[in-house]
Amino acid sequence: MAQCSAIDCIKQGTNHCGKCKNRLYCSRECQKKHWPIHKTQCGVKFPTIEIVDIPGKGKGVITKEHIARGTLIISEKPRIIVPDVLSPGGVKEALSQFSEEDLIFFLSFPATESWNIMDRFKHFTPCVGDDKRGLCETICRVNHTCFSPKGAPNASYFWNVNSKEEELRAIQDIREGQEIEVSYMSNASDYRDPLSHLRDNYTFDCSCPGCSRPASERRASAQKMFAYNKWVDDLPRRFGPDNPLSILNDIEEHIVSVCKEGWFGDVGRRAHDAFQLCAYYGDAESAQKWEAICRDSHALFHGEGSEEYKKSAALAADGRKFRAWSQLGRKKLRGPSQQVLNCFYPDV
Ligand SMILES: C[S@@+](CC[C@H](N)C(=O)[O-])C[C@H]1O[C@@H](n2cnc3c(N)ncnc32)[C@H](O)[C@@H]1O
Repeated sequence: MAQCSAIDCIKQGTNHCGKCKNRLYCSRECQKKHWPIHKTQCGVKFPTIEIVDIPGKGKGVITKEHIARGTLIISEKPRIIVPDVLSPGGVKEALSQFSEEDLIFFLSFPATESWNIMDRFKHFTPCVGDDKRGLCETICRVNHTCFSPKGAPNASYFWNVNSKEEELRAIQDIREGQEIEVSYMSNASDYRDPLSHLRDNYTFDCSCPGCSRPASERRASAQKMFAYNKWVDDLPRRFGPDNPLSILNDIEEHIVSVCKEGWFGDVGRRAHDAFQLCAYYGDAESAQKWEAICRDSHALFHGEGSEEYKKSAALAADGRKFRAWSQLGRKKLRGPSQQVLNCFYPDV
């Protein structure tokens, strides 16, 4: 998490959770200077959200109050859990264990006539841990919007292996009354043409701002994303043979361009690549600056209780813990430019 260096600001302006004493948010200076992370833990109540009818989408979820980026919106135990892979016999068995209310709940999700029960399981029950799928009362009512140059989802979900709950986190500020939306295609590395992917797998025609662009613009975005993913795949092979400073320039350029395409969730991953490069060359200062972005990205998408966050926080605190520290020698590289920081930390 970005820390405010103004001690007074931290002391006076920080709200703490009464139980765990964790920083909730700084309401003063550093809110302007740094990205504040809002936590909703230890009995602090979740923001008020509501399931409502959304024209053209069936049900959806809106917020009744402003939600700040980084807030844990809700953490939910799935109401129904089924095995990930179901044989026809397995489906019958799973269904036989549903109460009547659960069955009505399960059937209340929109499906086309051609879908059988197995299709319904596959579409509406996200993976919840090893070999299982779960259907949550509220989180599974959240609709989709695409990452695109015209906008991005304002929330993201994550399975918390410790609490065994699905979490919904605000990855952007969400205005009172606004719909909460996630992307059903959450990884830039799994990029596929959104319109046909959503039509084939979820049977709806996405009309988000990105999909409403002219076909030529959507094609251009797709080409950029395919080229980006190819570049990501090739990146590790360049560590060692190529000039590290030119690789860093390249990483920065790609961070900026993937953000222009709306995929700011990838900034943390690329920052971790840059961290590794700096760590291979034993540049502790630069490594730390890069990994701080990765750590903050995990805080945003997965929360500070997650293993992902903890591993990254440990590396950000001491890059020498990297398995191949200084393996390529010693070289002073550099930390992220302001342009890269602007991609991840809004209003800084
Ligand atoms: C996980 S459910 C979301 C909740 C659902 N809207 C409901 O009524 O229960 C996924 C389904 O919601 C609908 N949906 C989600 N996002 C949509 C969007 N952007 N436009 C239209 N329909 C959408 C599609 O029917 C999709 O298969």
